[in-house]
Amino acid sequence: MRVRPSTTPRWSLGELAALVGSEASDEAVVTGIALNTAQIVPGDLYAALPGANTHGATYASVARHHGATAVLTDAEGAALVGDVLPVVVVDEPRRRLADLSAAFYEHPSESFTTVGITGTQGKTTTTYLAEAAMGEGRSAVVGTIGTRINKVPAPSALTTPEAPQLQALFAVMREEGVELCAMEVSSHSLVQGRVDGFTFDVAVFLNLGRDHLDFHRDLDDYFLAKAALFTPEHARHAVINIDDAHGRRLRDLTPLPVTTFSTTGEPADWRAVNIRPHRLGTDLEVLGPDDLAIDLSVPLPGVFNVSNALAVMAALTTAGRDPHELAAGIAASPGVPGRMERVDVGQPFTAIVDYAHKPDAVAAVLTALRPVTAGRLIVVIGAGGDRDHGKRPLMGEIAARHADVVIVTDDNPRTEPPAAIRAAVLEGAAAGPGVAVEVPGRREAIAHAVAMAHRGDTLVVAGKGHERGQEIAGVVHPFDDRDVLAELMGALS
Ligand SMILES: CC(=O)N[C@H]1[C@@H](OP(=O)(O)OP(=O)(O)OC[C@H]2O[C@@H](n3ccc(=O)[nH]c3=O)[C@H](O)[C@@H]2O)O[C@H](CO)[C@@H](O)[C@@H]1O[C@H](C)C(=O)N[C@@H](C)C(=O)N[C@H](CCC(=O)O)C(=O)O
Ligand SMILES: Nc1ncnc2c1ncn2[C@@H]1O[C@H](COP(=O)(O)OP(=O)(O)OP(=O)(O)O)[C@@H](O)[C@H]1O
Ligand SMILES: N[C@H](CCC[C@H](N)C(=O)O)C(=O)O
Repeated sequence: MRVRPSTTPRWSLGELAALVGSEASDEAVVTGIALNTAQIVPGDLYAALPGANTHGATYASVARHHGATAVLTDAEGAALVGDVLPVVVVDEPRRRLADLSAAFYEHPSESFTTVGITGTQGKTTTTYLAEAAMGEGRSAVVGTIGTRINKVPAPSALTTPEAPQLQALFAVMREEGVELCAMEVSSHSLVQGRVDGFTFDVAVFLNLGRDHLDFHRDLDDYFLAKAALFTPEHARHAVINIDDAHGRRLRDLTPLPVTTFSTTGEPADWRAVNIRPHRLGTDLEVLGPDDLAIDLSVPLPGVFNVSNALAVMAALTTAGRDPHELAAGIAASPGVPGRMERVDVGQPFTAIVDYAHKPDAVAAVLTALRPVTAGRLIVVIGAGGDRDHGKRPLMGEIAARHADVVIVTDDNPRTEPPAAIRAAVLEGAAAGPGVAVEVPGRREAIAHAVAMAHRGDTLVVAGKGHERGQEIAGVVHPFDDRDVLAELMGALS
């Protein structure tokens, strides 16, 4: 699927400058916007932003080489650009970029319903369940796995794309007749203004746990970043999980109209009752506003996925969809890539690939699988390099608390020594009662787990989910947990 609309907008640089309250040094024609030189197509305005690593204006010559016709930047950037390209100068260009991009494509998101989903865990799963809930309806998903428009992938790298890319994708969705777009909203994107410039019809809060403490000062700072989504600048209606303590805090804080949901018996607008977990998922009854009662079957294991499904029921009903149709769509979900994804080649035990790479997610997954595991729960786990160090022992500790066997191995070491990351995870795992073993090399670790698994056991390979590569010392090697697991289990027979 294309990532820019097929009808190309055409603006003069002067018109664009006027939109941001500035003036242009030239009457260049602009047919697109990019803030990364790697994404420039000829005719683009290059937004050269000051960043944590460098000033984008340093790359003005590269931008011109790729066909950019002008640059939007600040005073410092203008000095760096010199006379390489015509310039529009504004204070804080990042803050102006979202409004500018939305105006450039003539506010495409106003043509469909937008649902923004935030939370430490469950964003990707919830967007995919929203897509499933829409059934044959025309829908789009934006998030960590990329963008899908009417179920066709359109590549996007960040969980929440930068505004120029996002607004271009919205313009494609408008062309494709999309009725509803469910997108993940990361805390980074809120801090950086990637989702400024338009208003979500519904904003959903799932939960808050430890994450991204390499970016946010502390948990409170992280919460407040997410809470910004639940203000009139960003959304019209809030849908909040009040099983979560931060959800209850948000309910009391947000000025938006609120719809609540709960799977634990809290007095919420939407409730899950009569919850019956089984090996492949969960059956339950949903109680909603106006005495609504609907049987729901969630085809993904774990009560946390009941919560994700309830979020979809509440949010999409709030957005005007029929809850009975939504329930039928969720029941027919084909699953979510790398989230509680079963790998089955006829082996005598259950094998699951999951994206749990944070303490709360590890706890949620193992807790969900324990009651449906007759034998031992075996987990292969590591932690990513160049990310929050504090979560490593916590992940190890939680794994050993909930699993019988913890095989500690490498995730994406990135630029860090793998042994040091494993040592930090092992330090937490030593608390037991599960038995921890260290196996360097992810393939070797999965092989070790496969060799020890018996009938009735559940083997979970955690942390990398849908990822297709493993980054070691700056090089991404092809690696897919699902393929490796299938290959090694296939060799058993
Ligand atoms: C912390 C963070 O989010 N940083 C993002 C931010 O970087 P920055 O402002 O510091 O930029 P910089 O690296 O100093 O570069 C300055 C400018 O020069 C430009 N540049 C730089 C070099 C070049 O060759 N060409 C070029 O155009 C850059 O695009 C940028 O505009 O703007 C850049 C341009 O879009 C992003 O690439 C970069 O994301 C980094 C790579 C990243 O990994 N972000 C992650 C942490 C992130 O955003 N994650 C969240 C979700 C996480 C989750 O929930 O799991 C997400 O929404 O994806
Ligand atoms: N509601 C939830 N509560 C707790 N854990 C969850 C929940 N939903 C999913 N998980 C766990 O978290 C992992 C990541 O889920 P998912 O990708 O849906 O979340 P995410 O918020 O998009 O995460 P990320 O930002 O890391 O992409 C899942 O693989 C599962 O282990
Ligand atoms: N968006 C997350 C993904 C982490 C995935 C995990 N496999 C790891 O490498 O830590 C991050 O970049 O922190």
